[in-house]
Amino acid sequence: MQITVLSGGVGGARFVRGLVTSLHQRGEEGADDATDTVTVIGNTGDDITLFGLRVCPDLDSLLYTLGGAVDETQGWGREGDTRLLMEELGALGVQPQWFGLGDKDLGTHVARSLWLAQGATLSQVTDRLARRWGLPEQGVRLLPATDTPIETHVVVPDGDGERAIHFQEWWVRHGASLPALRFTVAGLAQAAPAPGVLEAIRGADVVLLPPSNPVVSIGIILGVPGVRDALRGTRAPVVGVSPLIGGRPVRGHADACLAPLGVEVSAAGVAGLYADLLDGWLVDDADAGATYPSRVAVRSLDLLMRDTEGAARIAGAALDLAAELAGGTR
Ligand SMILES: O=c1nc2n(C[C@H](O)[C@H](O)[C@H](O)CO)c3cc(O)ccc3cc-2c(=O)[nH]1
Repeated sequence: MQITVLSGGVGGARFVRGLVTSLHQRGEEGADDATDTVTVIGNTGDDITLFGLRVCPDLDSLLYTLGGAVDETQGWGREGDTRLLMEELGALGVQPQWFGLGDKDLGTHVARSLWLAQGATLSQVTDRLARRWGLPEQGVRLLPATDTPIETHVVVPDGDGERAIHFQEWWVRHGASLPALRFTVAGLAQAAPAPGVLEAIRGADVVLLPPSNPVVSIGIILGVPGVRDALRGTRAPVVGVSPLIGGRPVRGHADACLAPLGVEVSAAGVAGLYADLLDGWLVDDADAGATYPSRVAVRSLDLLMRDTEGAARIAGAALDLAAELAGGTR
């Protein structure tokens, strides 16, 4: 089975790890007899250049989580990392200090930046990093949504006017507390989908949308020219998992991202954002009673991903709903 996942950072990475576990469990139970491959299309709108280094937070959260090396408490960065380089940069007065880069994590950014400077594409760089973290052995292929550098900016009020700041400055430095007037994505209109992205959507048996941020993670991937049309046109069932439970994000600031779009902060509001491409939608039991787009098959369950087993249970439910939809028993 060819499974394609559109993913942001922490929530998406935990979901994909659960998906890999679920596929493994199903294989052992004999539920799936064919080889499964999982293609993950990762958001690159969060990417930022700091100290001359290209940092790709969502791709790195996927790599470290699947590689068993992530800081589990944070969901990003490396387990047991140190901050010696950042401390030295701070002593030298080098800014910014609000984005914490660990020493081992910096190895990834140095390697990525070096390979990019040598002419490799982000896809090629990501492939090298994926090998380092054993993704192929798990049947996982990680593709950036685009090789074109893109960056999400947030337009915030500034006196009588407004100004745009990098998404990371808004999210990390200000904790998404500055009211966002709108999001803009530099480079997005001219961006091309990375090699394999459209094929992975068109040729999939199942497309999954994890509980990632619908605006600044999945929304950015959908904005890469050609991606949304490919999702609308694919024969594969598209099944999503709500990132909101009872009107609140499980983690992160999805509520602050939905507000400027005028979208209701709820599982139904997010389903509405995907209504043109979504076939199945998993919501928490708390949201079972809401009204959803009529063409979408909705199922409810406990959506809290407490651990990998919990993520596997949710990913398994998404696969079950996709199978149900593919079988025409909706
Ligand atoms: O809240 C934070 N998130 C940090 N993140 C997480 C991250 O930038 C955001 O959670 C995502 O971009 C939102 O999806 C990092 C991710 C990396 O890959 C590398 C470094 C950081 C550093 C921070 C940080 O200092 N504070």
